[in-house]
Amino acid sequence: MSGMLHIGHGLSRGEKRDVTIDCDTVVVGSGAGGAVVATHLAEAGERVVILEEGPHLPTLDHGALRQSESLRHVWSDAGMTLAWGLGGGPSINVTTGRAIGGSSILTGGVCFRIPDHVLDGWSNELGLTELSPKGMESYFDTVERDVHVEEVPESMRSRGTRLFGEGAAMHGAKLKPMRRNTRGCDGCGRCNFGCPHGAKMSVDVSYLPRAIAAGAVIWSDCAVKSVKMDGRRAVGVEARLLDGPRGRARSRLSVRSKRVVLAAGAMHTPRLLRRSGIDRGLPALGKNLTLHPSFRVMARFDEPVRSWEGSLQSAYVDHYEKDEGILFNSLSIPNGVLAATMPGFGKRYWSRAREVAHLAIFGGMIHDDAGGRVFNGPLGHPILTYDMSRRDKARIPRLLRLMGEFFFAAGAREVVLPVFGSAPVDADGLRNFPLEKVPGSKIECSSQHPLGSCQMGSSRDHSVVDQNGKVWGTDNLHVACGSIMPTSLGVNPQLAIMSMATRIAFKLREQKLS
Ligand SMILES: Cc1cc2nc3c(=O)[nH]c(=O)nc-3n(C[C@H](O)[C@H](O)[C@H](O)COP(=O)(O)OP(=O)(O)OC[C@H]3O[C@@H](n4cnc5c(N)ncnc54)[C@H](O)[C@@H]3O)c2cc1C
Repeated sequence: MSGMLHIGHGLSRGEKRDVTIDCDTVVVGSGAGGAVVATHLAEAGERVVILEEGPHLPTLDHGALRQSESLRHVWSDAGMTLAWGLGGGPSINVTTGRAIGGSSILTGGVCFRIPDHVLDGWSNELGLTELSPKGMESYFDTVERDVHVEEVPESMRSRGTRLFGEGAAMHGAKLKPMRRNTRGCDGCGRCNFGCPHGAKMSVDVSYLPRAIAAGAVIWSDCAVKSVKMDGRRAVGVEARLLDGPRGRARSRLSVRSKRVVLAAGAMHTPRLLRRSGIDRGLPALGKNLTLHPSFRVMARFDEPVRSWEGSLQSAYVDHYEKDEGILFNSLSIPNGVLAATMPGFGKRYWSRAREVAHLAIFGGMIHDDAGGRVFNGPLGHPILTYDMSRRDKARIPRLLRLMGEFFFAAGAREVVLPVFGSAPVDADGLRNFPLEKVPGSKIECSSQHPLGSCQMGSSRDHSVVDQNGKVWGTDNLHVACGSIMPTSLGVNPQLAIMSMATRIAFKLREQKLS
């Protein structure tokens, strides 16, 4: 379906010409948040322009790339962005997408509603009265319908996932079926590098064709530099078309609009606001970044467990989420990538890499406090720092021990912990491993979920946007991406972002444009 997208701009190859266009709403970023807002506004009859810094890679073309090519073409910084660990916490590898469809084209398809206890906190304690479980229900329903959320059948669980579930059950924790935005998934397990069957309903497949059918125009390879303001009013944006050699900026694009919606993701939206001089009087801008710090644990079984079989993410354990802020998600990693991450070198490395079929793998994620900040780096790149709270640091050994114990309960021989330089451990080795004393700098940690750097709240003293996504102190400048999350969620965020964006779009549809 994404082959139907007409994306690009009116300039012929190599042509250099500055362009000015007019529209009702310009949306910056075509990911989970931007695509949703743009679609609903276009379907309401507005003239919508979507500007996206990354390229357009139709889903089937993406799915045909080698994984290393996918990393180079559509992962921001080829997947190498780092949030620098402060205060003894781990540094965290943060990955996002940079393409038409944003990070949504890289997801494992996992869809969670925002848990009720999180929404209760927002509506009762943060003054976001409309964001109660009841208030959000219809938006979840709308998005789940739009992106075809379905339950992953048990038959699509890998043997490794089942074993983790058996071990969890022995600890009284239940493995539950994941819900994902797929249609016709055959469980080939390479979702993160593009779906080769067009079965993942990422926003380039589910929403953007609708936006285009309703008249929206999408410009790919178009980096927005700033929002133009006239007092409190946003009157458009200034962008550069990246159509020069090796994607360098060649021509300028000026958009004059009646409204601006920023949806550039949590790493970029705060920087865009700062570059536009909209940071004065917004002390929370770029702060409160949450990451859902994530860890993976591998386990070797005597029998082959062939973790690559079945859906990439088929099941989860949320038994510890509400009280301890720990969620376990199944995952699968392509064999080549998995083999490359085995510890050791020489003969010892080879003997482990040869046993990839015997390796089960599972992920654990922390429902974190807001320890991160986004700064504007010198070369147009974000600089991220992350000062993990004491509470979250204490959760790391707990999370890793639980995962190891589940695997050993299911019969694993040894477990590979995400501790740099550590050898695999058996059950006794895990018990004696001084995990509580391992310095943060030695722990391998990643994040696919940067959120909250333009937090939604009830006052400009501690937030950046109001309950409707409008930037405090402006009349018509809105934010509708993961950056507006008031707190971290404890679950994968794409459905939450799309639902919040739907809510913002429905509110905007009711406003008269002038
Ligand atoms: C590998 C991976 C796997 C994931 N798996 C899951 C999952 O299974 N389930 C889940 O719920 N979540 C998952 N996520 C997270 C989810 O994809 C993101 O949380 C979500 O897409 C974020 O939406 P967003 O709108 O905030 O930003 P994005 O979707 O990242 O979109 C932002 C877009 O803005 C563009 N942009 C940035 N700056 C500019 C600029 N100056 N001008 C123009 N365009 C700009 C970017 O290029 C990008 O395309 C995953 C993420 C990754 C990276």
